[in-house]
Amino acid sequence: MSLDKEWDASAVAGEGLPLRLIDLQIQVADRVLIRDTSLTIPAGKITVIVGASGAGKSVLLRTLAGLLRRDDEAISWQGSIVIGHDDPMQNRRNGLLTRVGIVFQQFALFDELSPTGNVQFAIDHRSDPSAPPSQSARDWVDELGVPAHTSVSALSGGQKQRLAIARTLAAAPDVLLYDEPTSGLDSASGRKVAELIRHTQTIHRTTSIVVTHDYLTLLPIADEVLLLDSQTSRLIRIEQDQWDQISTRMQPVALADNTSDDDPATRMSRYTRLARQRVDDFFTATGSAIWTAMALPFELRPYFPHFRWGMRFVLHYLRLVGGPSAWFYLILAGMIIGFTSTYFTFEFLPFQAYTQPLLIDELLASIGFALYRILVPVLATILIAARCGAAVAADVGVKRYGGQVDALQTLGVKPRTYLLLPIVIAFVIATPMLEWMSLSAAKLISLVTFLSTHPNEGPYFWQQNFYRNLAAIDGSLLRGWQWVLTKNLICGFGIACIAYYQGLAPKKSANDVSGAITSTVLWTTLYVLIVHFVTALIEF
Ligand SMILES: Nc1ncnc2c1ncn2[C@@H]1O[C@H](COP(=O)(O)OP(=O)(O)OP(=O)(O)O)[C@@H](O)[C@H]1O
Repeated sequence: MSLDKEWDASAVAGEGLPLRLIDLQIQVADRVLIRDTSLTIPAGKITVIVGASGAGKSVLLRTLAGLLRRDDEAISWQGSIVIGHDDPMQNRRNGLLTRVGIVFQQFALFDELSPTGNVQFAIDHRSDPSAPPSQSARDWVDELGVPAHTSVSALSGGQKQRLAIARTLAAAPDVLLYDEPTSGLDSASGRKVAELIRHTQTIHRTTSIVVTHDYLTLLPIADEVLLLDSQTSRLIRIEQDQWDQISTRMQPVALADNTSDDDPATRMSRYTRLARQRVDDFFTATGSAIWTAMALPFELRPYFPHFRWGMRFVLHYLRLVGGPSAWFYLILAGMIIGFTSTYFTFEFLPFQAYTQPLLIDELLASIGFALYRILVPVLATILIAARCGAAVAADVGVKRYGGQVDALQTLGVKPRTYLLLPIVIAFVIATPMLEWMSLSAAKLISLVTFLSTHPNEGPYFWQQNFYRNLAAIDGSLLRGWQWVLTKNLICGFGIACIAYYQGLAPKKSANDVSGAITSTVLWTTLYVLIVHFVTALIEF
């Protein structure tokens, strides 16, 4: 059947939207996974795409879901993917705001939200916000049989999968993709999942594409079958009378010819290439983080698609960055620096008996100045960089690795609106607050130390001299507060950006998450030191 005829047949069906591939080609590095493929996936039906392990089914699905850029270094694609009409203007005129939803193999649920919260998030970000939602979040979880009051992490694998389907459907996608929905399930559970897919498709009539190598479980619910042929790298439609030949036509993917490790020269060149790749990756991730951080003020608008969800993310990151465990660190650091600066200044004064009476007020004034303008700001921001930067990089890194960032994107949400903006807001609020706590602790311990080492002097003496170099002329804020606040905010903003971009960089394994945390600690502390060094040159 010609493409146009297929298209007409789909349009006549009038249910869901067809998806059309035109000259689609996908390659991973030098290997072509899909070559010049043009076909139409019919509207309102279940199309099962089968293929051997490693043939490229998941990469195809991610391409269809709009999760892969055309010119990505690792995976690139050419051609067009059209949902509904060819002409996007025509789509818009017909009120079509196309959306592809995906039920991820690892579910990619938002762990910090309840099951109903996950679905409500999808409803609030549905493809057409002007149309009323088809049903409430509670109705969705009830329909799919998910316990509403159990936390997401405590749900069983099957319940998580049903919740993932409910969340995806609640966003009213035009095309619904399932990535290996039966992987890791026994045959009875696999059959149940297949029935669930058929059941939801019968009720909601969404165009559904199921990608699997478990064709035996999923063929019974298929309306159409496409084979991703690893020999020819083409998607081939298999007519129903040939479905029994699938097992013979599904050829295993030919493994790349690995050159023997025995040759030391080859081994060496591979190690060199790997090492160079690692160094490249490191500087690319860091360089792009710095570059994007510089461009950020121009891109970042204080805009949340939904204020309520935006505030929820802000509170989440405020707890992470400025919560009680951070208070403990910063207060302890303030106490240590307040004690050491006061105690050792007087303890190691040469010719104490003579010099101390002459210098005591000057020394106290210097301690006050140094603590307020330099020591506490440097120490506090380094600790914030290491502790809070690492916490945020871990949070975003896990969201990236666990697929939640992809889930946000398929729900039409740019990660920077619900992740980056809240992270920046959290750091801009929490960094001055934490530094103030650290300074308060330093001052208190300095006073206590001074009183215990100089019992003849009272707190009034300490106070008068400690603030002598800092007293503002009009008696309001301490002198130089603008510098302290400026350094503090520049540090907070930069730490937020570095942690976010390190966390957001692609993650193939848990190792990559820990790599992002380490890089964040390294780069944020270096960044903070540079900020203090540069501002000190200007400030003093
Ligand atoms: N991000 C990536 N970077 C580099 N190569 C990748 C990436 N993702 C996938 N690949 C490669 O693309 C090929 C196809 O992978 P894909 O995961 O799509 O296979 P699949 O058909 O889904 O296999 P399975 O059924 O085992 O999940 C594999 O060789 C894989 O190593």
